[in-house]
Amino acid sequence: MSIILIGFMGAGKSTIAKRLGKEVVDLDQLIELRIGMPIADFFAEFSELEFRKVENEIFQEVIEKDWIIATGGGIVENEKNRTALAAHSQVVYLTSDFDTLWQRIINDDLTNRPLAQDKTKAKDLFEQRQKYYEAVADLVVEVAQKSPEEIVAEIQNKWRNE
Ligand SMILES: Nc1ncnc2c1ncn2[C@@H]1O[C@H](COP(=O)(O)OP(=O)(O)OP(=O)(O)O)[C@@H](O)[C@H]1O
Ligand SMILES: O=C(O)C1=C[C@@H](O)[C@@H](O)[C@H](O)C1
Ligand SMILES: [Mg+2]
Repeated sequence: MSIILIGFMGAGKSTIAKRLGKEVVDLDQLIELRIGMPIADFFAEFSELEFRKVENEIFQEVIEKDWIIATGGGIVENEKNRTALAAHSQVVYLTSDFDTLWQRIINDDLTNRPLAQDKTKAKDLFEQRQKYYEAVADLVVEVAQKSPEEIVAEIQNKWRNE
């Protein structure tokens, strides 16, 4: 069964997924391939609502496969995605305090994350989403102050012992 990584922007979903296994899909990358443009451009041209529809379609496709899935930070915005995540039994929530995530986000290329253009708005989103991430998670991993190797080991340890 696939392992699905969820969590806010900057939590390390893409980074950790790549280290967890060979068959990895990064939902944001797959979406960009399908829409033929950067996600930020799609937001500007078509709206967030249209993005959420595409994200849901592609997520439903990949959840059927036995892959490691790095989701986008907003996967829990869509109720259908929340239902699918709740029904799945290997969902890992990478969690952290907001300031650590914000520091990582601003160290990256800011133009890649349309919903991280303003710190106050991003913090509001972060707070609104906590309950959704927590509700669907089978494993919660605190990621601040940990190396990717430590996080990967924690996840592998959990599924190995079951
Ligand atoms: N454990 C970690 N310690 C330090 N830096 C990290 C760690 N994990 C990821 N990073 C760095 O934080 C940044 C964000 O990581 P990443 O892109 O993997 O996050 P994400 O959860 O996939 O974000 P998004 O939801 O926007 O796709 C990257 O620059 C990455 O190198
Ligand atoms: O947190 C979000 O809503 C998003 C996070 C990114 O991974 C992308 O999926 C997109 O920029 C939206
Ligand atoms: Mg990512």
